[in-house]
Amino acid sequence: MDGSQTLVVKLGTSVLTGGSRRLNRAHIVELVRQCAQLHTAGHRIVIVTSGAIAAGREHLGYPELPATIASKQLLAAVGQSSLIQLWEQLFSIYGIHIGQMLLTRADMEDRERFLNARDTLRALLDNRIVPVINENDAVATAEIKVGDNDNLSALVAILADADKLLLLTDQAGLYTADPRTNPNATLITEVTAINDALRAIAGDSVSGLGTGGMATKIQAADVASRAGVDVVIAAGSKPGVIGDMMADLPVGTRFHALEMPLETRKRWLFGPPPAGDITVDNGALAAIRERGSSLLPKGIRSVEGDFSRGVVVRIRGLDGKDLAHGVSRYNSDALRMIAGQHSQQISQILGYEYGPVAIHRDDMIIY
Ligand SMILES: Nc1ncnc2c1ncn2[C@@H]1O[C@H](COP(=O)(O)OP(=O)(O)O)[C@@H](O)[C@H]1O
Ligand SMILES: N[C@@H](CCC(=O)OP(=O)(O)O)C(=O)O
Repeated sequence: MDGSQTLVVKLGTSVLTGGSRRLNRAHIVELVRQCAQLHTAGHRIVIVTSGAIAAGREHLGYPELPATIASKQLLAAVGQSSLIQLWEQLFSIYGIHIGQMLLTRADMEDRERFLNARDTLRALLDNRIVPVINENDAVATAEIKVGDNDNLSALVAILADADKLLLLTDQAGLYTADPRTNPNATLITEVTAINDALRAIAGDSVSGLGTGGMATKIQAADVASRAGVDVVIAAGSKPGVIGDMMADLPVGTRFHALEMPLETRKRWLFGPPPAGDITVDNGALAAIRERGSSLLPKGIRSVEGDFSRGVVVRIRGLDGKDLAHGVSRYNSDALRMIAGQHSQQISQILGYEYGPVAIHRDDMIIY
C-alpha cells in the first residue's frame, strides 16, 4: 500500500449556497482547493454534489413554479449544467480534470449497471480524473430514485471502494437535537452504534434548502459504515475540514467503519444463487487457489447456462468440484467465444472488451 486513500466528499445544498439563494463560489473554490491538495498528494477524490435545483432557480431568476416533482426536475435539468460547469472551472484552476456521472438507484441495484458504473468510476480514478456525481434528477421517478444525495453518497462510497465518506453540511456535525431550534444542543463527536435513540435525535431539514436533514445523513452513515467506510459529518465552512478528516484528526461527528470492507462487499455480491457454470483447466485452478489470481479467459474450458454480464456464476474444476463463486465480467455468449483465448485477443474476437479478466479476484469467493 502506498498510503493513498479514496475519499468521497458529499456537499449539500446548504454548503454550496452558504444558506443563501445562490451558489456561493467563494465557498466552493476553497473546498476545491482542499480537494486539489489531497489529489496532488496522491489520494483519490470523488465529489457528490447537490445544488442542481438551487443552481436552476438561480439561473432562471427564481421563477414561480407549481410545487410539483416536474418543477424540481425542470430546475435540476437547467441547474445541472451550470453546476458541473462551475466544478469544471474551479478544478481547472489546479489543472485537474473532472468527469460527470449522474446516477439513480436503479444503476446500483441492477448488477450489470452497477458494474458499468463501477468501471466508469474506476477508469476516471485510475486516470486521475475527479468524478463529480449527482442524482440523475431529470429521469428519477419515485421507484428508481435515491431521493437524497446523502444516501446517494453512501452508495457511491461502496461503488468507489472508498476508505472514507465526508458529509459536508451547514452544521458542525450531529447534535443531540437540531441546533436551529434547540440552543442547548451539543455536538456528538463519536458514534459507535447507530440505533433508534440516535435516529430519534436526527431531524429533517428546516432550512428549505436541503433534503432530509440529519435523518438521511444517519441513514447514509449506517449504510457506508456497515460497508467498511469511515464516515464523518462536518461543517463545510470549517477551515481545513477535508484534510483533517483525511488525517483522522478530530472533526465533526465520526462514525467508525464496522467491518472489513472487502468481505462486506463480497457478501453483497454473493447473495444470489449462481446463474451458470464455468469450468476451468488445472492451470487456472492452481492460479486461483494458490496464487490468488483472477480468472482469465485462457483458463476457461467450457461455459454452461445463459447469463448476462455482472451476475454471479460458479467456477468449477475439471473434476466438477466447486472452486469459487464470482461475478462474471462478460455474458455467457461472450465467454464461450473467448474461452481458451489470450486476453489480448478479446477485443478482436468480440469487437469490444471489459478488460482482460473474466472474473476479477476481488469479485470472487474461493471454497
Ligand atoms: N440533531 C441534529 N443535528 C444537527 N443538525 C440537525 C439535527 N436535526 C436536524 N438538523 C438539521 O439538518 C440540517 C442539515 O441538513 P440539510 O438541510 O438537508 O443540509 P444539506 O444540504 O447539507 O444536506 C441542519 O441545518 C439542521 O437544521
Ligand atoms: N439532487 C439534488 C439534491 C438533493 C439533496 O439531497 O440535496 P441536499 O440535502 O442539499 O444534499 C440537487 O442537485 O439539487
